Amino acid sequence: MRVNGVASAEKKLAMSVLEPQEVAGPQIEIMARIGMVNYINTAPIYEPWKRRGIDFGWQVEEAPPATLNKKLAAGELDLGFVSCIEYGLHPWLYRILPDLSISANGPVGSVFLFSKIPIKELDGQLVLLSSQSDTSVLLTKVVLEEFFGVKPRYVKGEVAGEYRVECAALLAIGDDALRLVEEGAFDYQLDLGETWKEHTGLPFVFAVCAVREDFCAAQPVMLGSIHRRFIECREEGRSRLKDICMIAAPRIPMEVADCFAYLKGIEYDLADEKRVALERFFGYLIQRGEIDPGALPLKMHSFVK
Ligand SMILES: C=C(O[C@@H]1C=C(C(=O)O)C=C[C@H]1O)C(=O)O
Repeated sequence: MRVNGVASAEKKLAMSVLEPQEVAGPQIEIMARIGMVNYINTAPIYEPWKRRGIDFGWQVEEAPPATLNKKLAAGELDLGFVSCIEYGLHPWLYRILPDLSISANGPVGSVFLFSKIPIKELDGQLVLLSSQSDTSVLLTKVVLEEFFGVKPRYVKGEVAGEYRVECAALLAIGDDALRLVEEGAFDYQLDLGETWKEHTGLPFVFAVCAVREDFCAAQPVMLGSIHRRFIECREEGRSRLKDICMIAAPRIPMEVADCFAYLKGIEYDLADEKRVALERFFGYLIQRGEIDPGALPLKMHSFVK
């Protein structure tokens, strides 16, 4: 018994050394590092993609937009959905992939300036800007200063953090904003997609799918496959939106019907009018000295047929 025991213990030891190599098989080489915004607004693309299975060699990183922006700029990601302003700030680093965005043509439902006082009275008051956002932070400044003519003081931070009590208003985006709408804790709320539309007559593009120039050069064929996958998944997501809302709604949590109404309003294309809208937004930012005039014209990637 004892001998057998030792023998089987030895066998186990030998197996435990061998097993990981035997089961791991060949190492998967990561060939594309892709960023996805970790809000439910990407579910209509991301859920169909996960259901099909993420393709071998593609690694997806989920994070809030501001984190993805930094990683893409640092070369820790190759491409992904990032704040459109990330492109505007470093246009020499990227190209924009055609026909993809996260945008809204009117109310967006998840980018709000929540306020304790009327928006027109925010002059000189403290406004907390979500540290998860880069685009909507600048959109807030355009809306307040250019459209409403008020100049508050700004502070960046987490919307649930220390400034929440002190500030007169706060900008929240994505899932945080959806939760604050559910809470109904503020007397005033300004939907920034809606306000932009009222003042410009245009949709607003919150995020683009930006790809690093070095990746475009190194992996043109794979880039084509990734782009096709995004478009296929978006089409599937559109046709299965109700199912997707059943998965996405509990993450807030919100009613499935409200989730459906919300996600129906989010658009994922980059049609001509949206490119015009991006140019208009960047135009405001160039005028304000927030970005360099080199951000225009937009550098779109074109796939060779
Ligand atoms: C519509 C939204 O757009 C988001 C807003 C972003 C920003 O402000 O930088 C970036 C990515 C988008 O996912 C949202 O999150 O609600």
